[in-house]
Amino acid sequence: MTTKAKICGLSTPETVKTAFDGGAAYLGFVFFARSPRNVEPETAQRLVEPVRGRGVATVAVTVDPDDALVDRLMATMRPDLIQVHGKETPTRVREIAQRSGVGVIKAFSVSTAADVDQALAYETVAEQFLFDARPVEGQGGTSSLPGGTGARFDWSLLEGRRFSRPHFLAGGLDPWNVGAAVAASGAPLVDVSSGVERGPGLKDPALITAFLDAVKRA
Ligand SMILES: O=C(O)c1ccccc1NCC(=O)[C@H](O)[C@H](O)COP(=O)(O)O
Repeated sequence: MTTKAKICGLSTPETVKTAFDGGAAYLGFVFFARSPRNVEPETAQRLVEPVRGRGVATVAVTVDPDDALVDRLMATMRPDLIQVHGKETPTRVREIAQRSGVGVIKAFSVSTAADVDQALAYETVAEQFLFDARPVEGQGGTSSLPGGTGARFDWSLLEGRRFSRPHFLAGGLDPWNVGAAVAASGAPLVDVSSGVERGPGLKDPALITAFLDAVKRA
């Protein structure tokens, strides 16, 4: 089985091109003011234009998005998928999917098996799941973000788990550990942000290429 990768938190034309050329299946753009990766919807629109319709899925990454943000994203960037990385209920995920007309990736913060079980309540409303490390509260820096922190969880919590939706493993992945992470978790999809950066929000083209090459070998 081929593992597919999402490069998250892109913000420049150069790194979008590197991720696309390297075979990323998903390109993620973050809309969250406190993130060092935050971009405006109009910026994301310009960034995705060169790759639109070329076989890569564009993802708008949000946290408890209100209707105004959903509408603005659909009027500008027109993502293929909306990722929700907050405390969205199944009802809210359904509303976002219906309002936007695109599929939703529901993200879950994981530190225990019970956290993974949360996904079962979303099987009829989300198109895909993303399991990320639970952020450590109150330490400032990127650790105060809901995602993109570089924190890991126990990959074996996903081992042998079957879902009716494709799922991502995320959290602390990088070019050197992604092979082991895929082997331990069995995840069909992987996601990375800070593991391909040279500083907060600064994606490194060489690390993006190295990550995608490692995924191909996984
Ligand atoms: O990346 C962010 O800054 C971010 C901010 C707010 C919500 C979600 C965010 N990222 C979501 C992602 O999908 C990240 O790729 C995922 O959390 C993994 O990040 P990392 O551990 O840095 O690889």
